[in-house]
Amino acid sequence: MNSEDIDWRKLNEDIDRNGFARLENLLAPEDCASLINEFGNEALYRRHIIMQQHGYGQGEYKYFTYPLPDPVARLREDFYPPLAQIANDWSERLSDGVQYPEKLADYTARCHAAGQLRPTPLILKYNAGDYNRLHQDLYGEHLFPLQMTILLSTPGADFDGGEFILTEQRARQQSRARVVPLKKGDAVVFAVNQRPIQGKTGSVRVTMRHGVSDVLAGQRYTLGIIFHDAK
Ligand SMILES: O=C(O)CCC(=O)C(=O)O
Ligand SMILES: [Fe+2]
Repeated sequence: MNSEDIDWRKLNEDIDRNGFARLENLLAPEDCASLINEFGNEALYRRHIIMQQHGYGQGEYKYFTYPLPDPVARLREDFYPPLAQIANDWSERLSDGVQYPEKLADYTARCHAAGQLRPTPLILKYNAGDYNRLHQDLYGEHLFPLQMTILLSTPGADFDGGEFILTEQRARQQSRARVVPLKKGDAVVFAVNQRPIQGKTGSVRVTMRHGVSDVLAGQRYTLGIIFHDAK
């Protein structure tokens, strides 16, 4: 599926209401399979992280190197412009004073000029017993406020458990947790850090975090598309 086939009005509504939106069948099964098959192809990656060595949870992930392979590059380029419109709306509502350019190339140039040179899209692999602690993918001063994660494996067949979790924290309230049910090839688009919600007298900030519950059996792979580069 391409970004033109997406109901952007519904996606905007979902993100505005919940801080996330689900997109079904974003990646074809062949694309999911080839990304998984290339997990061992070291030429594609710049860095391999063992999560338990950093206190991130348990599991592993690899950051892609430039040039990003297809469909990673395509997803990042296609989704940036419509998401930049949401990012600009949020920036205005929260008086952040940041204007996101229309095109990914211009935003990437901005990251690079600030020393955020390294690509952040990544592939994650979880075995039985693995999990991902609640976190935010912040990599420097420049922060694009939305990101997406795509499930590459089939729940119930390739793995059990391993649910995508989002939490939302509002001022003076306890956190709310949500499970986002995904099928193979589905994506979730969500807030990286903070998003505006309508309060009584204007927009207020809520803080989001994401993670993955314990994988109970099998293997679970995901593709993460983050739009800002890393220092
Ligand atoms: O494996 C997942 O579902 C979460 C991946 C993640 O943390 C990310 O894409 O940034
Ligand atoms: Fe993440």
